[in-house]
Amino acid sequence: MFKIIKMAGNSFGKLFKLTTFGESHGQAIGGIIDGCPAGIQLDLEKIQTELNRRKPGQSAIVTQRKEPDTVEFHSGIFEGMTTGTPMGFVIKNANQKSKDYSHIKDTYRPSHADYTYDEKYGVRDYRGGGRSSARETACRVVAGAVAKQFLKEIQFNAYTASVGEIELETAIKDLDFDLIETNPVRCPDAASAEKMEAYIKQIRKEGDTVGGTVQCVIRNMPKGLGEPVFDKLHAELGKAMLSINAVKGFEYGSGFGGTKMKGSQHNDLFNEDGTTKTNLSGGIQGGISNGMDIYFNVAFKPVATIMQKQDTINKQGENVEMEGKGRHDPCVVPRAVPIVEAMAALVIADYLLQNKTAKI
Ligand SMILES: C=C(O[C@@H]1CC(C(=O)O)=C[C@@H](OP(=O)(O)O)[C@H]1O)C(=O)O
Repeated sequence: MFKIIKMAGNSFGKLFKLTTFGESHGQAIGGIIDGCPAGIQLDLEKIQTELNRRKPGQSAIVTQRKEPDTVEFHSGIFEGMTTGTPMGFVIKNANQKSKDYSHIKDTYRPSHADYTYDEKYGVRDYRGGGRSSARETACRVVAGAVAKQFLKEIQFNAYTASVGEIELETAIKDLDFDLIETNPVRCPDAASAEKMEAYIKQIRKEGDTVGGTVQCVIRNMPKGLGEPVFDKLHAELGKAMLSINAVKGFEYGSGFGGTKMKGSQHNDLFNEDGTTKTNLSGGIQGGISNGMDIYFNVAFKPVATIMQKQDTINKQGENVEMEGKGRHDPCVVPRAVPIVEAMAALVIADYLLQNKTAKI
C-alpha cells in the first residue's frame, strides 16, 4: 500500500505567486513567478546582487560551500521587460559534497527536519538536508528581487539586530541603512558589527552555533494594504517570515514590548494629515497599512547542525551518538537579511495586486 502523502506548501502568494522547487544536492533549485505584471523593465544585475548577498561562501562567518548562485531566467522576460507570463528560473547546484551526509541517512540530527520529514514521507533526500535545506531560500530572493523592482518606490531595509546576547542599540530613526552592507554581519553599526563578527568566529571555533534577530523596516508604504479579517497585512508578513528556515518568532510594531505598556502610553496620536506622532502600531492598524513605516523583528534559532557530539536516535529508535559534518553556518542571521527583505517584498507585491485602489 502507498501512503498518500505528498509535499504541499511549495507556493507563496495569491496573485504575485512564487512556486519553488529543488533540493540542496539535486541538479538545481528554481521557481516560477506567476502573476508579475507586464511592462516592468528588469535590471537583472540587481537580481544577481541580491542573490550574492545571500549566497554561501561569501565570508569567513558563513557556510564555506562555494556556489556561484547564478540565476538563469527561461521565460516571462522579453527584451529586458516582464511580459506578464510565468517567469521560470533556475539556479544550478555546483558544489555538493554529499558524502558529508551519509552518517545521517538513518540517523536524525536533533532539532533538524530529518526526523519529521522521515516520519511524514517515509523517504527523504538526506543530502544537504534535501528540500529542508535553507538553500531553497535563494529562490525566494530571486522572486523578492523581481517584486522589489515592481515596487520601486517602496524601500525594504533589513539588517542584523542581534547575535546571541549582542544587540544593536541604535534606535531605528537614527540608523544609517547605507552601513548595512559595509560589514559581513550586515549590522548598521560598526562597533556592534565587530563584536557580533568576533562572537560568531568564536562560536564556530567551538563547533557550535548561535541565533539572532533580523529587523526590517519598510518605508514609503502606500495606505490601504491588508485584507481583514483573516488576511491582515501583519498576519501575512508573519506567515512569510515564519516560513523561513530556522525562524522561531515574529513581532511587529511594539510587539511583545507593548504588553508592558498602558494604552495611554501606547496609542499613536494623529497629526492633522493622518500621519501619527509615534508609530508603536508599526504602520498597520486593523490589519491595514496606514502609510507609516512598517517595522518588524524576526527571531532565528541557532542552526541545528553542530560540530559537537550529541545523543540522538536512529531510524530503529536506538540511542546513538552523532556529530555534525560538512559545511554549515555558525549563525544564519547575516545571510538571512536579504531573505527577510525578499519575503517582505513578496507580501507587499501580492497585497498591492489584491488592493486595486492603492496607489504607489
Ligand atoms: C548551500 C547553502 O547552505 C546550506 C544549508 C544547509 C542546511 O542544512 O540548511 C546545509 C549546508 O549545505 P552543504 O552541506 O551542502 O554545504 C549549507 O551549506 C545555501 O544556503 O545555499
